[in-house]
Amino acid sequence: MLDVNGLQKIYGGGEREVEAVRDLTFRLEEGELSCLVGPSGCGKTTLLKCVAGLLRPTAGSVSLAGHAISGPPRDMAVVFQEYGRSLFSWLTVRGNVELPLKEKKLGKGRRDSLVNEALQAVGLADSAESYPWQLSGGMQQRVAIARAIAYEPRVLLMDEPFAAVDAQTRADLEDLIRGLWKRFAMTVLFITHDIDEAVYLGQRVLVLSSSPTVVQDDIAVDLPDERDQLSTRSDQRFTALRSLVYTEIQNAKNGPAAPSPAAP
Ligand SMILES: Nc1ncnc2c1ncn2[C@@H]1O[C@H](COP(=O)(O)OP(=O)(O)OP(=O)(O)O)[C@@H](O)[C@H]1O
Repeated sequence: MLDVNGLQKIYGGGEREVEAVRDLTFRLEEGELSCLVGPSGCGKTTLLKCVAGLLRPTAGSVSLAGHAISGPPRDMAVVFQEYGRSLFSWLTVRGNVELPLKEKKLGKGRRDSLVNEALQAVGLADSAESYPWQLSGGMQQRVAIARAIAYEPRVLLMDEPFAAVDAQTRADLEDLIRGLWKRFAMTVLFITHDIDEAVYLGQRVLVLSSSPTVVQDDIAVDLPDERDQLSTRSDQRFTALRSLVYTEIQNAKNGPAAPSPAAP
């Protein structure tokens, strides 16, 4: 579904050149939920912007279902960390979720049913007529998630979406994402700096090296598909996977960038 091949991104030019991403190669199969972790500043957001068609790579390519991405693709939605800045304060919750569907030129009936289904799915059906500033941080992020899923994307990109909410809300939102992923059969690429979150959510964890970035490791999360905040996180296998990801990130920080492994 998503094919990232030899991706390189260099910002600026001359003496101010920054090579944020050196050589990234990985592939996401249709319907997969993969998490991406790496040291701070390693280029996670740069990668996401290249995948979302918001930044042009210096070299390499990104393709979605076999088509090269050269601008924001129609089949993709993105949820950013800063929900406060991604929602329009002068539009109601319903208005925010509906806006991209108007851009998509969907008729009123279809828009209403998608908005209602998405708000129901994130537990905000009763807040449709509220404004974002009348909601808690966790509720605002659920509006951003509802807006993304109402768009019916084949691929959902999430860039540290729960970094700004409290721990309890974060756990609820993690479970919400796994539920929505199963229900709407999307391919999800979830960027996080939280190792536990990556292991809890993903079927796979891609570990990035320090900048200039390559894929340091690609770890299959062989935990049962049914996950639960208490039992999954106390599972011995969860602890072992978490240690493995942690060790890889330490290696990524301390050691030289490893060559990019072949895509699975
Ligand atoms: N517009 C830009 N111009 C120049 N350099 C940039 C720009 N955006 C990012 N960089 C640099 O590219 C590198 C990667 O930044 P990026 O934000 O992609 O990392 P990140 O892994 O998402 O960081 P964090 O984990 O701290 O959110 C950093 O060295 C950063 O300073």
